[in-house]
Amino acid sequence: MPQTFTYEFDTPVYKGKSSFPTGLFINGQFVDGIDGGTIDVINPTNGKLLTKVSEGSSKDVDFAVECAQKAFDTVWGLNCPGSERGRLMYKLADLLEQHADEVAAVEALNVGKAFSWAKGADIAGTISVIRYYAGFADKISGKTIETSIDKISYTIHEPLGVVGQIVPWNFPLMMLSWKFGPAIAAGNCIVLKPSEFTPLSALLLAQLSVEAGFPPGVINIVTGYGSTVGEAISNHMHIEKVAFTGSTLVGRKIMTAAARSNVKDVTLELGGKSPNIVFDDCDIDQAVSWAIHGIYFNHGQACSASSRIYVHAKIYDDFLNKFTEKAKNLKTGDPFAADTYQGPLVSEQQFKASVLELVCGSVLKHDKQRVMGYIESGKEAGATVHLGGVRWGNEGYFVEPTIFTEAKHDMRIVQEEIFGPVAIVVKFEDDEDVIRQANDTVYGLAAAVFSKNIDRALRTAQKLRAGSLWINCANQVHANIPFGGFKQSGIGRELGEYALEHYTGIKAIHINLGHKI
Ligand SMILES: NC(=O)C1=CN([C@@H]2O[C@H](COP(=O)(O)OP(=O)(O)OC[C@H]3O[C@@H](n4cnc5c(N)ncnc54)[C@H](O)[C@@H]3O)[C@@H](O)[C@H]2O)C=CC1
Ligand code: BAL
Repeated sequence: MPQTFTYEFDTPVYKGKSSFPTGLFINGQFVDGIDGGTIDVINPTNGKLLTKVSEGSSKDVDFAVECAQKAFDTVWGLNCPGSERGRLMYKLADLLEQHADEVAAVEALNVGKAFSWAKGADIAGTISVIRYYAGFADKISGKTIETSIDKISYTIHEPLGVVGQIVPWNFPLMMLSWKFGPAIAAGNCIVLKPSEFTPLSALLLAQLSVEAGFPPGVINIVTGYGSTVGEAISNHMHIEKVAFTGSTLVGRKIMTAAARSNVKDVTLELGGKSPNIVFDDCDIDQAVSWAIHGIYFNHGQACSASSRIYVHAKIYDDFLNKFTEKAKNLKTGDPFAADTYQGPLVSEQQFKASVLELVCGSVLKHDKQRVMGYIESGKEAGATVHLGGVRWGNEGYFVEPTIFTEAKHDMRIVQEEIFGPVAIVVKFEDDEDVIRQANDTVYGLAAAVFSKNIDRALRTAQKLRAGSLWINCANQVHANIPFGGFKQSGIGRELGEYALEHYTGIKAIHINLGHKI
C-alpha cells in the first residue's frame, strides 16, 4: 500500500491541509511500484526531505499502458462521446478551482515558487487550459472532400490510442495540462511521467480525477526517473505518441527512441535563449517592467525566458539603471511570505556549478553547466557582474537576481540556456545587426520587441526566427495561442487548436458511388 503525504500549511498566505497518496496512479488506483523503490522529494527552500514517492520502472509503464489500452478499447476513445469527455474535464477543472489554494500550496512547496505566482499563474493557467480543451472535446471533426461525381470522400480525426507524456519540473501542473488537455479531449488515454523532482501536484490531480469520475485507465501517472520510466515510455511499442518538455539533450534521446521503437509521433518543447530587443523609441518604463518579467518570472526557470536583452545605445544607460533598480527590489525568500517574488531554484542539481551527464549509466558524456556554473563561466570569460551573481542565504537553492553586462556574443552565457535568474544586457546600435545577433543561436523559441513604431516592431518581428513573438510584452502564454519552437527549440505546437493535430490521426474514407473497373 502506498504511503500518504499529509502536510499542514500554517503560512501567512495559506492555512490548510493537503493529503494524498504517493504511489503510482494506474487504472484509477494508487499502487506501489512493482520493484518497490521510492524517490526522495526535497523541499528546495531548505534542502530537507519533504516526502518519498513510489519509484516506477519499465514494468509499471507496461502495466499502465495495458490498462490505458483497455480503457481506450472499452470506455474511452471512440467509445465515449466527446460531450462526456468534455463534461469530465470541466468537472476536473472545477475541482481544481475549488482546491486552488491547496494545489498552489503544494506546487509552491515542491517547486519553491512563490505561492502567489503558483496560484495566479500555474494553477489558474492549468484550469483555463483544461477548460479550453474541454470545449473542443465534442468539436473535433474531419471534413468532406470533393473529388468526382461518383465518389464521396471524408475524413475522420480519430484519437491515437495510448499516448506518453513526459513533464518537467519548472511548471509541473501547467506543463501537465498542456499535454493532458488536448490528449484527453481528443479521446486518448495517457501514461504520464512527472519530473522526479516535482511529482506532488500530479498526484494531487490524480486524486481529484477520481472524484471527477474519469474511468479507470484513462489517466495514468507513473512517477520515476527519466532513465527508467521516461525511456520506457519513449521506447514503448504500444505508445503511439510521446510529448516531451525538457532539455534539448533529452529531446534528442526521445526522438531516437521513438524512431528505434515503433516510429511513434513526437512533439518536443525544448530549450530557448530568447532575445528581447528594446529600441530607442519604446515606452522605456514599460519595456523595463516587461523585461523584468521576461527574465525573472519563475526565477528564470522558463524555456521562454527573455534571457538576452538587447538595448539600443541611445537609451542603454537609462534602461540599465531602471532595470537594475527593479531587479534589486525583487524580494527573494520564503515562497509563502506575502511579498516574495522569487523563491529558490528547484533543486540542488539546477543550483550547482555543474552536473556530470552520464550515458548508459557509466560513460561520462559531458560536464553540463547549471546556474551557478554559468555565472562562474560568465565571470571567467570576462563579462561584468552588474548585479547579484551569488547565492542568496545559507540554505536551500536561492540565487540572487543577476545581471551581466559587457558580454561577448560567443560567450556561453550568451549562447546557452542558463535557466536561472540571470539577465544578459547587451548594447546595440544597428537594427539589422541586432536582428542578426538575436537569430544567431541554436534556439528559436520566443522573442520580444519593444518599440512604439509599429512598422519597425513588425519588420523586426518578421525577421526574428521564433515560435512566439511578443511585441511590447514578454513571456506571455495563453491557452488559445500555440506555443513551441523553431530550430532546436522543438517540434510541434502545444496550446491552441494546433495542439489537437498532434493527438489525432486522420482517416480518409472513399465511398464509391458507381465507378466500375
Ligand atoms: N523546455 C523547458 O521548459 C525545460 C527545459 N529544461 C532545460 O533542461 C535543463 C536540464 O534540466 P533537467 O531537469 O535535467 O531536464 P531533463 O530534460 O532531464 O528533464 C525533463 C523531464 O525529462 C525526463 N527525462 C530525463 N531523461 C530522460 C530520458 N532519457 N528519457 C525520457 N525522459 C527523460 C525527466 O525525468 C523529466 O521528467 C535545464 O537547465 C533547462 O535548460 C528543463 C526543464 C524544462
Ligand atoms: N515550457 C513552457 C513554458 C516555459 O517554460 O516558458
